[in-house]
Amino acid sequence: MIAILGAGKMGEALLSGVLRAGRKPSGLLVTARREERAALLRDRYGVEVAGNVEAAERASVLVLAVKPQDMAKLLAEVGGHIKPSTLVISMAAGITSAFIEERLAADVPVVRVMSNTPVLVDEAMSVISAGSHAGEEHLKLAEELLTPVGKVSRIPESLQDAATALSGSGPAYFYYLVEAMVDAGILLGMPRAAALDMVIQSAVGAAVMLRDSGEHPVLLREAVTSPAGTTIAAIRELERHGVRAAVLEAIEAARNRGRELAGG
Ligand SMILES: NC(=O)C1=CN([C@@H]2O[C@H](COP(=O)(O)OP(=O)(O)OC[C@H]3O[C@@H](n4cnc5c(N)ncnc54)[C@H](O)[C@@H]3O)[C@@H](O)[C@H]2O)C=CC1
Ligand SMILES: O=C(O)[C@@H]1CCC=N1
Repeated sequence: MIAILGAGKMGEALLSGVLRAGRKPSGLLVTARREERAALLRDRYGVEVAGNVEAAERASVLVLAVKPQDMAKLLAEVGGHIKPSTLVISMAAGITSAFIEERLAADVPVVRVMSNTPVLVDEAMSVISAGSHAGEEHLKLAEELLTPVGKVSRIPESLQDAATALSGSGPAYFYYLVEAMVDAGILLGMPRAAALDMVIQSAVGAAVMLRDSGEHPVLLREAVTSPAGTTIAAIRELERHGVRAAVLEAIEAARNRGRELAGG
């Protein structure tokens, strides 16, 4: 039985993904803080809903999908009810495997994962690392669960906060850039719908080229940047405004915020 504790945005996205991948609803159990949320998930997906303690006791794979700030409270509730044979998978930003292990009664294997919202379209980036009682078999189990919803890679846990800043939050940076580009279209007199269409298709085209061409991003950008042309005029402004430095600092700030989260 796979149980998802705190099935909010990410928990539901994972739930829908594993169902799309062919798992039976009868093998899935979810919990939610609010009654109506639990009922909605049961009706929408045909999965069982239960309380946290019951779910923790019955699960062979237990996914913790609450916000980092809610993790200590949740572990205080379920920590004594998780069997050593259960694999615990935490999706929470900033929460270390040690934080979880300290709050469990037994030596339970814990795998920490940082995924992102493209789980919803089977294009997630999920980055996993093993806690101190987790081995190869547990990482494999986590990969089995996550591979149907996107790409999975392993990293040392010391880099998890950096991964959170890069790929966990990553989609938000691209959406932010899209918003700004659409605003630029509006500034130049473009209807909003047309601007959005152009920007989205440019983003999709660029993403597919980045993924499939095998070319370095610098070469792909150079191919767009003609001598004395339009692109270099824009790049000059991006450089003048320190956009590259802003990106470095923004992602470092996200990493630092991740480090703070376990402390509440
Ligand atoms: N939103 C994102 O893009 C990403 C979020 N994450 C991580 O995933 C986790 C979940 O984030 P979201 O899904 O965005 O948050 P969310 O707020 O949508 O979902 C969390 C859910 O947990 C429920 N909950 C809280 N305490 C509970 C308890 N004691 N028992 C049962 N349910 C409880 C809440 O009611 C809520 O529905 C977070 O730890 C976050 O750091 C990771 C990667 C990306
Ligand atoms: O902003 C956050 O804290 C979460 C973690 C990664 C993406 N969203």
